[in-house]
Amino acid sequence: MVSEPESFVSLLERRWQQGHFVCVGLDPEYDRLPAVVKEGRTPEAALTLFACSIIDATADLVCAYKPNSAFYEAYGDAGIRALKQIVSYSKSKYPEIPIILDAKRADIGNTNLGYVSSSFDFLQADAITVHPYLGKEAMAPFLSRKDKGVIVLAKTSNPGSGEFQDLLVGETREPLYLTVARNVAHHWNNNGNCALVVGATYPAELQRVRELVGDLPLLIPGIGAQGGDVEATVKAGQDSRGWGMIINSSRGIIYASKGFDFAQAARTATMALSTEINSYRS
Ligand SMILES: O=C(O)c1cc(=O)[nH]c(=O)n1[C@@H]1O[C@H](COP(=O)(O)O)[C@@H](O)[C@H]1O
Repeated sequence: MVSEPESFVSLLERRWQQGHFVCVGLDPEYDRLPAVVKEGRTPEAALTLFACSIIDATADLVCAYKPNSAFYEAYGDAGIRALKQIVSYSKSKYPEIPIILDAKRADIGNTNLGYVSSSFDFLQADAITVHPYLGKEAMAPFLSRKDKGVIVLAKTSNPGSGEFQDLLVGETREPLYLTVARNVAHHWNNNGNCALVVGATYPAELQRVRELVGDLPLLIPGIGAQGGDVEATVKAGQDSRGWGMIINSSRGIIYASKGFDFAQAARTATMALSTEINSYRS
C-alpha cells in the first residue's frame, strides 16, 4: 500500500515541536552569489549549488524553506530547472522539512488548476503563497488539496501595503486585511490547510490577526533586510501553544557572507535568529 504523503501542516507542527521557527528564504540573485560558487559554473549550476549548500548548512535549524519563484523565473528555463533541482534536493535529503513555493498566485478557478499542477505536482512544493483577491470560489483547486498548504496574503510587509489592505470595509468598518484573515480562518479552512501572511514590519496588525485566527499558522516575512523586530514579532505572532510562526528571513541569511564561508555564515545567522526567537516565546 502506498502511504499518504505527510501534510504541510503536520510537517510544520513537527518542526515547531522541535523548537524550529525560522524559514530560510531561498531567493538567490546571480550577481550577488559568492565568487566561489560562480567560478566555472553556468548560472543554473551556480544557483543550484548556492541554495543546496545553504540547505545543507541549515537543515537542522529551520521549520521550512521558501524559494521565491521570481528569483528563478528571472533566469528563464535555466532558473526553472534550478528551482526544480533545489526543491528535489531538499525533499529527497530532508523530507521532514516543508517547502513553501512563494509565487503569490491565484486566478479564476480553471486557470488555478494550472498553478496547482505546476507548484504541487511538477515542483513538488508542500505549500504555495496566494493572494485572496478573487475570493474563495476561485480558490477551490488550491483549497481542495488537503495535503498542501495554501498561504494567503493578509497584511504584507511592504511600506505601501496599507493602500488596499488597510481600507475600512464592511458593516464593522474593519481593515480589509482583517476581513481576509477572518474569511480564510473561518470559511476557507475546511481542510485545515490554510495559513496567512502577515509582515513582521507590522507587529500591531500581527497581534490583531493572531487574536482573530486562533492557532492558524502565520508566515511572517520582514525580519532581517526589511528591519522587522524579532521580539515584537514573537510576542504578537505566537499562538496558544507558543507555536504558529513561520518567520522568514531571506537576504539576512543567504548573504551573511560573500566569501567561501557563505554556507557556514548562513548557518550562524539562522542559529542566531532561532535562538532569539526562542528566547521570546512563552
Ligand atoms: O509572501 C511572502 O513571503 C512575502 C510577503 C510579504 O508581505 N513580504 C515579503 O517580503 N515576502 C517575501 O519574503 C521574502 C523576504 O525577503 P528578505 O526581505 O530578503 O528577507 C521575499 O521572498 C518576499 O517576496
